[in-house]
Amino acid sequence: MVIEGEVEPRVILTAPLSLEEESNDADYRAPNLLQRILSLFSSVRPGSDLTRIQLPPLFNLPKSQLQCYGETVYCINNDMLSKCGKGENSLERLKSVVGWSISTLRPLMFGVVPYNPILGETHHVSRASLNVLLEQVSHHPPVTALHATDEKENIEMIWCHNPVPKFYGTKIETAVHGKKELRLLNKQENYVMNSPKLVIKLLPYPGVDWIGNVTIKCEESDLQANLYYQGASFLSNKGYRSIKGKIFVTSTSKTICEINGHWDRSVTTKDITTGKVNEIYNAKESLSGMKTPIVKDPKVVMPSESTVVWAEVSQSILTRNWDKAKQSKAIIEEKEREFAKERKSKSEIWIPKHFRVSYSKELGWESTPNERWVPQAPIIVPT
Ligand SMILES: CC(C)CCC[C@@H](C)[C@H]1CC[C@H]2[C@@H]3CC=C4C[C@@H](O)CC[C@]4(C)[C@H]3CC[C@]12C
Repeated sequence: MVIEGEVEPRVILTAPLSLEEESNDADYRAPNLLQRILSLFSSVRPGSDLTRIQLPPLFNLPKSQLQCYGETVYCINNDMLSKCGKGENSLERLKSVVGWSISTLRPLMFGVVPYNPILGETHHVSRASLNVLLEQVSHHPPVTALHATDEKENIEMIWCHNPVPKFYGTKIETAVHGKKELRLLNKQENYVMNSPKLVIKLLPYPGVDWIGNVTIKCEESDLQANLYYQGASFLSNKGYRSIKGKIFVTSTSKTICEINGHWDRSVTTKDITTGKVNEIYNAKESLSGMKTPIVKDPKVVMPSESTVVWAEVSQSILTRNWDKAKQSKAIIEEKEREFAKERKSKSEIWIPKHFRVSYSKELGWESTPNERWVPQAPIIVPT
């Protein structure tokens, strides 16, 4: 793992989740990790919700969930996002959007997960003309909102994520509820998509996988993509990390292309009529050589910024000072509980700073940004 930080633990930034990191993580964690994980869940009944579990920092990556989500937008080696808006017709654009959506699924290392963000925590990073802002808009249940805008490329993104992790004995399965929207403003197209499930397998072989159905729908063009992410089967590795799917006309169900490949390797489309094959995603090209963000303007970094809130815990994890990491994490969690208690006693409702948030049984959690454009951030990805 490439580590970059500052001497004084004010802002701690670490390399983004990438393919490379996953392949050389073998000696990153202590041995008997699996036993430790199993003992962690020994008192948890299968089927239970894990959102309230308090993890020791030994099981944490030195970054917050907000950072992990954000990285999938601002850390990428080739610019798949602006390609989406440049496609000649709706079909070309949908193909690029499918490729881009796959790039937002990153391999998570087995045995370590990001911090559960505190309420009101924010993460604000820019990459060239793309500005990204995330906020933890609810703590119980955990809900994360994201708004990203690129005025130059005419792109806007609005995401709302409500992960529900559950324990099933041999695995931890997280359904990531909520939708992601990608708007190509100059084409007046809005692509709406969901996420597959994140599955952390403990037995028989430890591993992390994306599994399930994803639909990417554009109402304006009447086109839709359906994807199926397949996990490793119980006995063999056949089909491991594979994606299958199709692009079709929503109103007539007429299939236009087939989609095939692996989300950690390459994904192609095949035109039904012409048989022409196109690569729409190459994991190596997109997810290697990614740069770690840097602080450009330390004076205007917000106190609610993830990399500030968790700086001490991250610093201690990076230096393997587990006692200190535990202490610093306990302080944050204790404060969080006190705030929650105080709000409850005053019957106060938390109002997010950057989003309006709603919940309904049919639609789940939804967030609408307060601002038209996300401003330039003090933390940037070098280009
Ligand atoms: C209590 C423990 C064991 C279970 C907690 C589950 C946590 C770790 C899960 C729930 C939802 C998950 C996130 C879902 C989606 C993404 C986008 C992906 O591109 C990077 C990882 C990231 C950001 C995941 C990180 C891990 C995550 C936050």
